[in-house]
Amino acid sequence: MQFDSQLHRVPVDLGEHAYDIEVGYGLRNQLAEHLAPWNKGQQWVVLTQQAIFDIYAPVVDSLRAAGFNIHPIIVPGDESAKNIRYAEQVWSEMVELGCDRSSILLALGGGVVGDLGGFVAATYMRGIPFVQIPTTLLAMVDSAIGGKTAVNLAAGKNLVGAIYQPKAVLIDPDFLATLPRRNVISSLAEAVKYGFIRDVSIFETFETRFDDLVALNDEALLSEIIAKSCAIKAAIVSADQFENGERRLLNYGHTIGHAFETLEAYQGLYHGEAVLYGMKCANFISHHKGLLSKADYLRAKAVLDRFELPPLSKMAAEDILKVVAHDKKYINGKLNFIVLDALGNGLVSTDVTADDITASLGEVA
Ligand SMILES: NC(=O)c1ccc[n+]([C@@H]2O[C@H](COP(=O)([O-])OP(=O)(O)OC[C@H]3O[C@@H](n4cnc5c(N)ncnc54)[C@H](O)[C@@H]3O)[C@@H](O)[C@H]2O)c1
Ligand SMILES: O=C(O)C(=O)C[C@@H](O)[C@H](O)[C@H](O)COP(=O)(O)O
Ligand SMILES: [Zn+2]
Repeated sequence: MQFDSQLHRVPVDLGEHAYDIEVGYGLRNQLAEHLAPWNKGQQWVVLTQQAIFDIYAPVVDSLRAAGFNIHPIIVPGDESAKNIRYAEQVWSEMVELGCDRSSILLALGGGVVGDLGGFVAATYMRGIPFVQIPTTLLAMVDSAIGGKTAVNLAAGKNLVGAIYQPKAVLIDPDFLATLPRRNVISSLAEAVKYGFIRDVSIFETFETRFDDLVALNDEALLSEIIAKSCAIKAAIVSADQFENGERRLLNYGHTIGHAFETLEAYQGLYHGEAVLYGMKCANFISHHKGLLSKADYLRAKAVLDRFELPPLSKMAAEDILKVVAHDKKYINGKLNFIVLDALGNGLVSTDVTADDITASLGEVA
């Protein structure tokens, strides 16, 4: 599946909050056309980071030239931006710019900009429209879709936020040409996740084409991975927007992965890297509890071991368990933990114990 100049459209079917994910190479050069129906002369804000703006300022200039009243707002280039302090800073800058309830926020960046931007949009004057324009592969396959918006607390990831859907997700894979390799690897974590929990063909692609995926040098392969990922995320979110059931599967690898990120004060591992470590633990637990066969566990391990990961800091099991206890999937005293019973099939278990988690840490020591 290749997009070429053709636009590929994936609907996210959410009734009055429905929107489309549009994917097309070069789409960033046609933003004015895509956004024109919403342009009524109001103030627009582009939330982004300096490293992105340094390269892609012409995208904003082209919107200005097309008659958009548009203002960039820059936040820090790392996870520290997902903090209520920066939300407040952005709200205040928007007031100064004269943004009102008709203003529209464009989140131009990766998951950090998208999560913070969505949260600001959800809350500014009780909610203004926003559009996701993802520039990392992680954001294209996962974070830009589905409306999870959030900031972090010292006690845990994404503990404050809202489910607030964008008006559109506009994906231009050409943005990936400037993405640093470490972020490509981290991003692929969320794509291989779909292979583990839902579609074994994605897992098999990682088995056979790992180096090409990391190199991003095969347009057809990249198009296929983006299209399949968007379709899975759109289907899961459409069926369970508020995460009462199958959306929990998207948290595979996250329960322990988020604890690693938190204990590194969001300054060590990238999100995808932490999730990759978390997947290793989740697969150990799946096998240890008799759900995942030895053969599947070993196939999974072979793929996960190919990802280059920075070393994990030494962390005490009891500290990890304390962070896990604040996880949003800890409901009514029960942890909803995502396990696998086969490659391509995730399920929610409420039987995973503190001892299971502690035992799994041997996998990543
Ligand atoms: N809302 C969700 O459903 C969801 C899903 C997955 C992850 N997330 C969140 O996403 C965040 C991680 O996002 P990420 O991996 O996209 O990282 P990121 O947003 O931190 O971006 C990575 C770095 O790359 C830079 N960058 C982005 N695009 C670039 C480009 N095209 N060229 C050059 N540099 C570029 C950014 O400025 C940043 O420094 C985490 O906070 C995670 O919790 C949210
Ligand atoms: O969209 C979802 O649902 C996900 O869980 C996607 C995850 O990749 C993402 O990291 C999400 O932010 C984690 O959700 P949380 O509810 O555990 O904060
Ligand atoms: Zn994630």
